[in-house]
Amino acid sequence: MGGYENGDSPAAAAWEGGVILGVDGGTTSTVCVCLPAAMPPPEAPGSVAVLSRAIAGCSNRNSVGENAALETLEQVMMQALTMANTDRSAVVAVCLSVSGVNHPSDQQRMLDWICNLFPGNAKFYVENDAVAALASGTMGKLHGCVLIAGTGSIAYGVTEDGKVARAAGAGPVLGDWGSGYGIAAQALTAVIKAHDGRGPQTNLTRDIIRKLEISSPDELIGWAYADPSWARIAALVPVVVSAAEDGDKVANTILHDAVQELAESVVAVVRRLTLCGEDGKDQFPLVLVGGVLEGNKKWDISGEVIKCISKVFPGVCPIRPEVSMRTNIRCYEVYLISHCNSLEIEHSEALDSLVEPAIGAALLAWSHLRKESKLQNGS
Ligand SMILES: Nc1ncnc2c1ncn2[C@@H]1O[C@H](COP(=O)(O)OP(=O)(O)OP(=O)(O)O)[C@@H](O)[C@H]1O
Repeated sequence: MGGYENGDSPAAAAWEGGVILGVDGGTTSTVCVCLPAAMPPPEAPGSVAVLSRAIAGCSNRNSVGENAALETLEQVMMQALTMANTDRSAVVAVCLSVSGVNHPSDQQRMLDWICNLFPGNAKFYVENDAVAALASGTMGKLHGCVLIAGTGSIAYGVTEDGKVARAAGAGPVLGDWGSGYGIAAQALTAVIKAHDGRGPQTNLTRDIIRKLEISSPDELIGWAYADPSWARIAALVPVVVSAAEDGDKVANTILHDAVQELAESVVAVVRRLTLCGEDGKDQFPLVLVGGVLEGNKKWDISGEVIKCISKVFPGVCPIRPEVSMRTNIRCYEVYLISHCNSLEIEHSEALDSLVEPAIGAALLAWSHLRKESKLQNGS
């Protein structure tokens, strides 16, 4: 993220006191971070000052409808501004990075909406959540591939010269079987099949019944019909992981299949963009984000995905941004030190580490602003 010419740019002075909002909107939760617009040059590679971080519920329009999604987005942005002791008049730029925004018409509607929320000359950017997730792992540089596995899943890649490709991310009906929803739906299906005598017995039956506080698999039908929202189903993934960790074969097979699906999405994107070079051996960053990929010690889904991908592309350099949830601290710093060879992430123990898609979104807004101001100044 180096190269910020604080003081060189007339815009830097204009942004003094201004803030940037980065929003990561997901199906389970929505996170908004507030960063100072006139950021000083980082003291260490990849350090970013974060003024506040607010969390709200679902903002995926495909899950809760457009009005509810926009209400959540407004609420989380206003909360982040209040927590940073500022208000909407200080906003210089906003980047909304929201799952479920796929088509240019979705983007345009969001842009029209957000323009009315903030007075003055603030700049607005709307991206699919994969773009900011990639930026969060590469400190704002859009190059490489990102794999998101939360409620949904998507693999998205960008080349140095700006070509993009994606795989999956089309929703559970269209085959996102490596997603949280996909894993949980397979587990529920396995329980019903075992109950019917159409499939092998599995401890998932006992574990899911206990988790949902119902008394028999028959009640699953009513439970599923009562509210089939993707996030509610997807919330069962930890049950599947712990059944697999305890040696349940059915749960293990479900997770292995999901790993395969996720790895195949990445391989497809990397191949289409030749991110691994002509001989398939070049290094490329792969950012892994989302609840499903956040480390379980025994059954490490992201570790297994990386193993599968590295069999095809040995040059894959995995980046797993780490998130600290200490939201009560008003001003803290983020340190990410990427070593180019291993692209291993380290963080100082003295500091909170918080590198996540919402920060990626804010960094995108920040770098768009910087570019636009350079263009205006003819530099
Ligand atoms: N320890 C865990 N191991 C595996 N999966 C987990 C774990 N904890 C939570 N999950 C799963 O992570 C998913 C939620 O992740 P996340 O919050 O990243 O998604 P989201 O923002 O709702 O999704 P999307 O990005 O698709 O909108 C759920 O499916 C949840 O069950």
